[in-house]
Amino acid sequence: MGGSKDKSGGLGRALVRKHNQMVQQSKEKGHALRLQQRKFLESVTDISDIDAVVEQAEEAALLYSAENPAPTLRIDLDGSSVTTEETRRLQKEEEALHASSLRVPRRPPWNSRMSAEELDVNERQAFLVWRRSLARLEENERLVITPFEKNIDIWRQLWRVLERSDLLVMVVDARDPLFYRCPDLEAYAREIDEHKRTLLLVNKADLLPLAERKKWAEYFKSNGILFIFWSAKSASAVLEGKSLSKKWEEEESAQESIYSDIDAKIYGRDELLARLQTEAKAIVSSRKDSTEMETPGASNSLDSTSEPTTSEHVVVGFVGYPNVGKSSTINAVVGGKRTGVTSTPGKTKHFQTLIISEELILCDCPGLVFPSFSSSRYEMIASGVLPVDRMTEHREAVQVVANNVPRHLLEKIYNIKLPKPKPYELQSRPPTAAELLRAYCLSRGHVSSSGLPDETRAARQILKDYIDGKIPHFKLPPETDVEGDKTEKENENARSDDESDECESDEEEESSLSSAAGFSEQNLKHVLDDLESFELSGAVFSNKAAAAGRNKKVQSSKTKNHKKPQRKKDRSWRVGNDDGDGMPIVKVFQKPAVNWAGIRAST
Ligand SMILES: Nc1nc2c(ncn2[C@@H]2O[C@H](COP(=O)(O)OP(=O)(O)OP(=O)(O)O)[C@@H](O)[C@H]2O)c(=O)[nH]1
Repeated sequence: MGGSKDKSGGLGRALVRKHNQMVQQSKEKGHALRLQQRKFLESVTDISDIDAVVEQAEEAALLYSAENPAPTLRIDLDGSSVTTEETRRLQKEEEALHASSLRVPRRPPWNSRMSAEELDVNERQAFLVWRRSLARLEENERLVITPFEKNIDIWRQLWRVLERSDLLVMVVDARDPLFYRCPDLEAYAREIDEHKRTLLLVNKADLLPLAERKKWAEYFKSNGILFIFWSAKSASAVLEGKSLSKKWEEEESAQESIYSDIDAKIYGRDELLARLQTEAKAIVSSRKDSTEMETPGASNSLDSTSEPTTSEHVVVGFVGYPNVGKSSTINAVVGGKRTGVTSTPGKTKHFQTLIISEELILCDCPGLVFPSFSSSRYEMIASGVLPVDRMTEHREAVQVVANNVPRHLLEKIYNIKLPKPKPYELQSRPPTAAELLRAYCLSRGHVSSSGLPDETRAARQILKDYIDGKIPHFKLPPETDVEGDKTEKENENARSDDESDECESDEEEESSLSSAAGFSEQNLKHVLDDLESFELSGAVFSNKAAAAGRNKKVQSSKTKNHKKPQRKKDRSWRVGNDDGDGMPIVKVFQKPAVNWAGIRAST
């Protein structure tokens, strides 16, 4: 008995040991997986740290070989003096010539019988070919490709969203919609399935005055672009029952009466949902019709990569550059906080599937920086696409702000005095970044430890204000001439009718919501509040001021380290495996937040 007890005890212990071992192993596995996932979902647009340098070097070894040598750096030693305009003209010509080569990477054909490894190898191979083609383009000395997403796993997220979606919603920033539009992505969606369509969701429309929305609406219509003006910010405010500024409400009602029949109006949440559903349904039914007409097996050649919807629901995928407001839009549409929103680009890492109703599913894709010729790295920082906090060339990025915003407006917003151009300079020239940064530091007493103006701190704040809309700016459609003049004129107009705004909601909400007419009192309020905390505003920069600035810095350093608490993401997700294609997906189930009967009745 005793022996058997010993034996069973031994067995029991062995079982417990085995169990513990398994637990430990699965913990390690899970940890490794988490590490792996964390690693591959980091957006890579630049080489900013040592790990990335090593990784890039490993990748470069794959990218370049004897057959595909690395581009050589060419130095112009003959001293030929080509003017800047001439260089720019030649560059533009070259860009137009190679525009079709600047493509979004395509997912190689696949089917459900392929193993995860096979799929992985194929995708990596195709991605490498794509990277090589872009590297070859960069050999052309007249072409500059701005930073773009180089992490295959982020592109994989996009591929899956594209395949799943019936309707693709490309979210763009209303202040410069074409900067954020990627026509090749629209073409790719049609390659996957000719019935897929793309809708341009022109978000942050609260930052674009009504008259400009009208111009853009005409441009989109004349170019056959499906679009909607939208403001995730104002939609969420309405949802939360927050009072908007008087000005915003007046603007809205003016819009209702003047533009009720045209497309310049900003959609409400229910209208947006209804429109998305209608568009997606039209796609599904046209696909159904054509499938019925086609003989089996005669469908398009890329069927292996496509998963058209066969069930009752339609899928709408949200794609776009980082920071354009995809997550804010989803949150506003779903009616609650489902995805994290910050002003730092690249927050969304995994695509998320949100079941809105039995009929409508939304997919939120991580933001992607598409390859482009047209913009500089600095424009990308100023557009919020590349993170401000990682920027090193702050003067170049601030120059974008100085070039796009009228001098007097900058002076008014920040209550600063910018130095006038010298008599021998063009009087209409914009302020230089150095002038703007120094004037800003001077007014606020921002001094670095070396005793010089703290330009980095000033640059970060100015760029954040520019991205958040506190410094008004916007582009007009290409056909509209004298862009700068118009912007200035509009800002001028906006200023003149900028009357006392009454805001009942909290301060932070106010400042961004009430900027519907380009530049508003709220923009000024933010800056004035900021100014109030500095006794030095407008003072002549002196050692005293610098010392005062330093003291302030010391005094405020305690409170400065207090980070604004980050809102927690909703974690009611269900994580599972994708349909055998090796990718984890996150699903969020959400009770319908809208009165569907009401929507159906109104459509
Ligand atoms: N004024 C204004 N700001 C907005 C609007 N929508 C979003 N924003 C702001 O834009 C910033 C980025 O919003 P997100 O929703 O995180 O953008 P995203 O496209 O999901 O960003 P990624 O996660 O990087 O892909 C946040 O600071 C938002 O508050 C809008 O309609 N109007």
